[in-house]
Amino acid sequence: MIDCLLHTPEGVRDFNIKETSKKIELQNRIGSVFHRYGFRDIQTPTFEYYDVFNHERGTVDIREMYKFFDRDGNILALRPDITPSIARYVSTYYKNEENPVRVCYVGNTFRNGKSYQGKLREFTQAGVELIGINSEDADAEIIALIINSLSIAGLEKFQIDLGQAGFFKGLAEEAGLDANEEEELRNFVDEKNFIAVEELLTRCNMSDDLKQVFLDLPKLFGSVEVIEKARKLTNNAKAINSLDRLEKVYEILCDYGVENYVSFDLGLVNCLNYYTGIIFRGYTYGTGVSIVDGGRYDTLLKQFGKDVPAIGFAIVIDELMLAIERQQISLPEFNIDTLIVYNQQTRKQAIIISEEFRSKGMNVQIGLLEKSLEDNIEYGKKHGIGGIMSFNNNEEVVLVNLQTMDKTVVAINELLDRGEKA
Ligand SMILES: N[C@@H](Cc1c[nH]c[nH+]1)C(=O)O
Repeated sequence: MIDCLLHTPEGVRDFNIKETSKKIELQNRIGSVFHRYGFRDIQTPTFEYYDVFNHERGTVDIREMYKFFDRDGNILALRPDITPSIARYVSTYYKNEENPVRVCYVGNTFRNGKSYQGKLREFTQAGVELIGINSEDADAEIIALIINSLSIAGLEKFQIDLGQAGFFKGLAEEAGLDANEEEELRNFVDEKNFIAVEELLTRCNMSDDLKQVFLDLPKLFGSVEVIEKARKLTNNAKAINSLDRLEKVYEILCDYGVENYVSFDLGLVNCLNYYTGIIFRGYTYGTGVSIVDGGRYDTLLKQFGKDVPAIGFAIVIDELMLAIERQQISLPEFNIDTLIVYNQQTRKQAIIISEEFRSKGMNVQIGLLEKSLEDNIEYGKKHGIGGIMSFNNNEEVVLVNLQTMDKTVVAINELLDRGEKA
């Protein structure tokens, strides 16, 4: 039997000191790029009224949400993604704002997925939302921001697939699919389950040509030429407009000089149903699932009372970390610079020195000298500490540099003068 006291439930995990330090480093780096593009941080609650995320909003399937009640019987949900919360926030606090709103965030999200072999059910997203503009320039800005964010994280090889929710929606409308059929089809296409797609299409009454376009969706991926290929398959106005838009966005991405990271996939759909225009998904080596998801959602905010277009994305930090580790990309870790040990007689000097070092920005651990110097060296090495300062008596300090293993003895007065690092 699983010992519930010592284990975490399936789908959630602890992050040890090393991992947490890397995770924070990644979040900070990515956050700094968000800031450089003019986005500002906000925080929304981890759980909200279930209505914020319910099916009408177009978020995940109800069964994937963790739901519970408050003491008044209201249904609450742990956020499965942060975009609806931002839509609620901006619609409330920027109701009459006419200028675009640029916000960014880092937070944990929760999805109770069905077959999540090894996939986390609590995962951290770092994302941005650009609210109030519907233009190809805004689309390209967001994609360029994704590429710069992944680059600053240390990734060199990654790819952003671009698709168009409008392309699929145009075809689905032409086929006369009702909302349920459209959703079913979108989920099958998303899962790349083309046997199920074929089976569903034979049930629906549509022209063979149109059926063929749906069946061809998985082949419509690759470089920019795919857009031309897709154009030849349909004359549906919505689908054609979507392709025109993709082409224009691509031109702007060339101005940013990031086109090499981009490819096209018209079979790209998303389990989230709020997307209305361009959608994107980022991949890299070392993880089978996407590290970035996002797209344009021009009708979501209207549901919260502010009828404005929007676009955004979220990087899944946990998947990015996995990829970075598997690609052996190094990230600096947070480390303790010095361990200061003292005895009853030398306590005061040791405290003065440690406070002085801390005021200079150094990370200092302090403790009573209870073990031998050798034991402290072993402890320091094990925990990546830079050096040891051992206050054995009132006159002298033993300094050990744990990188070089140089050992020196320095007079306390001299040390106070130098304020030096061990
Ligand atoms: N919230 C989306 C990503 C996104 C942010 N903005 C638009 N889309 C997700 O969880 O996949």
